[in-house]
Amino acid sequence: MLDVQNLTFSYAPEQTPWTFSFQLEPGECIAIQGPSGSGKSTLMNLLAGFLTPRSGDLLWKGRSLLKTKPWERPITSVFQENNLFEHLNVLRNIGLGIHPGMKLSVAQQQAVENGLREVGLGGLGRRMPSELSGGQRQRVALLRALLRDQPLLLLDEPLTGLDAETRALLRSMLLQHKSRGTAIVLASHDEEDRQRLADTVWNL
Ligand SMILES: Nc1ncnc2c1ncn2[C@@H]1O[C@H](COP(=O)(O)OP(=O)(O)OP(=O)(O)O)[C@@H](O)[C@H]1O
Repeated sequence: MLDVQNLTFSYAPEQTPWTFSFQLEPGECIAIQGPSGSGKSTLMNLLAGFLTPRSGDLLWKGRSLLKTKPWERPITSVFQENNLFEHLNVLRNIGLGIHPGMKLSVAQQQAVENGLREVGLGGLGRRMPSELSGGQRQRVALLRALLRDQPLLLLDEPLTGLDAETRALLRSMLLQHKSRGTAIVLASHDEEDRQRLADTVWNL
């Protein structure tokens, strides 16, 4: 489904480039492991379309995604920070992720309400991101990603800073989506996240 073919990138011409190659099938999770600065976020940004590779290709179901804008790729990303629109409340942040015009069906509105309750944020829909804790913001970002229901999820340290109970809950939500066919690229320093979620661990 996702075929990363010798995707090379460097921030400056004199820098030794990274070369990334791997494949991912529906329902599969690859965990990217490596020390700080090894290039995990760089890979995520290349897949998401926020960075342009110097060479190689990125195929989705056999078609190149390189010319596809980030928001048109079949991908949802949850990065370490800056995931939410600061000027929109929680409900609008999530709604915008599901439908660009925020025109949600009754069923979708219900799914948002249920999702907020499930991640322990029931009743906080009208809060602004600045009125949430770091862990609450991360839960909103993850819930939005899951409700978007795209076939490929890019998760860069998605569960960092959450307490053990919330971590376990979100992991089980991710596993549910994975079992329904969502493919996941996960960058995590957490051994347990990698063990529970990943089918393959790749060392950078
Ligand atoms: N915009 C940039 N311009 C130049 N160099 C950059 C830029 N962004 C990142 N780098 C460098 O590229 C390298 C890889 O960074 P990256 O953020 O991908 O690492 P990482 O493995 O995700 O690290 P961490 O685990 O700390 O999040 C680092 O040496 C970093 O300093």
